[in-house]
Amino acid sequence: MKNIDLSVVKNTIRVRPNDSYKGTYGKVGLIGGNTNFGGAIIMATEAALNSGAGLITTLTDPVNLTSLHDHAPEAMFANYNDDSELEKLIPTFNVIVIGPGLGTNKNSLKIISKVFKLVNNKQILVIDSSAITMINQYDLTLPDNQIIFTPHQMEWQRLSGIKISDQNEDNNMKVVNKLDSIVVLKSHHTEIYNKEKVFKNPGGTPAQATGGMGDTLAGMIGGFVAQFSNEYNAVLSAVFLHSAIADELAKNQYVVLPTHIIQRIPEFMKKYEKKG
Ligand SMILES: NC(=O)C1=CN([C@@H]2O[C@H](COP(=O)(O)OP(=O)(O)OC[C@H]3O[C@@H](n4cnc5c(N)ncnc54)[C@H](O)[C@@H]3O)[C@@H](O)[C@H]2O)[C@@H](O)CC1
Ligand SMILES: Nc1ncnc2c1ncn2[C@@H]1O[C@H](COP(=O)(O)OP(=O)(O)O)[C@@H](O)[C@H]1O
Ligand SMILES: [Mg+2]
Repeated sequence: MKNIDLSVVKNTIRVRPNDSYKGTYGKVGLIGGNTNFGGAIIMATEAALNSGAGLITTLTDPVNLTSLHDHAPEAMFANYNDDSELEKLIPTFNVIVIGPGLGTNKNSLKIISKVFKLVNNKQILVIDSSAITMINQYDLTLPDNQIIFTPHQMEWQRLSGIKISDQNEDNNMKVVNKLDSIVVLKSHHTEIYNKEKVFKNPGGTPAQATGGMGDTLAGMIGGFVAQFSNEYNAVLSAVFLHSAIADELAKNQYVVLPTHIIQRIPEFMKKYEKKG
């Protein structure tokens, strides 16, 4: 299995055209954050914003509104329990990130089912955390979209049926082929699959083993695929940068928090934007 190479990142992050505007950089909807896990969708939102997505709407429980706007006033808000809001907004997004902090109860199921019904097949879906767990738990039918799954090993076990101890390239690839999707299998060395290939992330540190680290990555991936045309390379670049920032910070920090990484994304993207 090949390692992700910095050249992919450098060829993916383009210099912004002078005549571009917010609409050039994609409309991202992030769905999640129940009454217990508001922080998850707020971190995903901040990560997508700092990755450069043009317009962001966070669909979450209203209890999170004040905190969301305190952290990310750039993001718009909608109540994910309001069906008419979902019906109005879901068709307007280029990319939808669903799952961070969504939970797995009956209300979470109602929301994911509604979203899966409302999406159109031009939209890219990033399916993370609770949303992955619910696919197996409630036997959900996946919509006919380009899907990027971002499971950790236990979530991959639930989605694929492959036990963590049996998760290897051959076994994983068989399921990825059936899913016909991109799968970001997160661990201390994250692997990124599509039907044709798999790359391993060479970076990452135990300093980043903190709740919210994957929620942050899901937001970054949403922001990257909203802007950069080759989806697989955009995903590779987001995964690489997420841990490259952590590795850099870990030189001087015992722990690296998701919010530390989020603050450094624009600086690292500038460092690696495509020159010439
Ligand atoms: N601040 C917040 O609001 C946070 C909310 N979170 C949300 O909490 C919900 C539950 O997600 P969790 O992932 O905590 O719970 P899960 O129950 O989905 O997964 C955790 C279980 O998986 C096992 N596991 C095995 N290999 C693992 C690996 N490589 N990485 C992680 N776990 C592994 C763990 O031992 C544990 O039993 C999600 O909606 C998530 O988005 C978490 O992300 C934590 C932070
Ligand atoms: N020891 C480690 N080395 C490298 N990366 C790690 C390590 N532990 C966790 N990570 C990274 O942190 C993230 C954890 O994702 P996840 O478990 O979904 O977090 P959460 O759901 O709490 O946001 C993944 O990107 C994973 O690669
Ligand atoms: Mg997670």
